[in-house]
Amino acid sequence: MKVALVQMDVQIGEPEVNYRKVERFLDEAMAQSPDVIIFPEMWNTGYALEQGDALADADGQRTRALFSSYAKAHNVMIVGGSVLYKDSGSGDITNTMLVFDRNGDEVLRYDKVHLFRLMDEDQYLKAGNSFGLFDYEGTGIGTMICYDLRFPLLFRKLVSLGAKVIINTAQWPTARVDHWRTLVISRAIENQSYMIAVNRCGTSRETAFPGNSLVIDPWGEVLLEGDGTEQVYVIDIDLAKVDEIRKRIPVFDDQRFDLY
Ligand SMILES: NC(=O)CCC(=O)C(=O)O
Repeated sequence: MKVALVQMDVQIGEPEVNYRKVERFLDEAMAQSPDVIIFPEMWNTGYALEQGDALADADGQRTRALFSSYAKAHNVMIVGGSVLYKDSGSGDITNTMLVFDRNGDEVLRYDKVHLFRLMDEDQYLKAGNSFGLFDYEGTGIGTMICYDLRFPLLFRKLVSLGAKVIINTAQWPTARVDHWRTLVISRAIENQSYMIAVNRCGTSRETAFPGNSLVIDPWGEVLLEGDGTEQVYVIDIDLAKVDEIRKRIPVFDDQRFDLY
């Protein structure tokens, strides 16, 4: 599976700028013929949560139109990072990931389930109540958004439902980049799964973001580590490696569900 990670800066409160940039990055990624293109968290507005009512994508229409038509026209899967999304019926605002298959069909909507208080998500957003999991040509791919990384039971659940690759899309600040790196690598090892973690770079309202996107194999090897600049990283991953590692050390068979 050839994956393109779009590590981009985000202009806070400027959806026009960000949608134009994402269109450019789709073409830049597509030039390397990936199977899947992945974006970071909340790329349409950044953390302009207090302007969510005005700026959030109403019913995801703009994001859906862009990604669905691009996926179909270019025969590529798109994991749309996440966008600030407004349900115009209820007025609820969510941090929402939309995933499209090669036909342009939407195969997943995932609303971030753990809201991050340090960035005021709990004050403005409604948490989701379901898992992020979709199928890529017979392989389960689990998805999550940024802070979800700190919840190991969510990973276990996704793996128990068939995930062999887990994608995390993020706006994880530089201040805690050591946690980011350590947790992404640990989650790959403990869940014997590929971890593909796409973080934004740049600075918004004095918060710096390191980029430092990562691809880790199910043995914990760092296959790709981004720098702090805007880049499209493309990498081919061997999905068969997951079964090999799970056979070598069968932690899921050895787990004592009777005890804990
Ligand atoms: N956008 C987020 O969820 C940030 C999570 C984060 O920074 C953390 O330390 O956790």
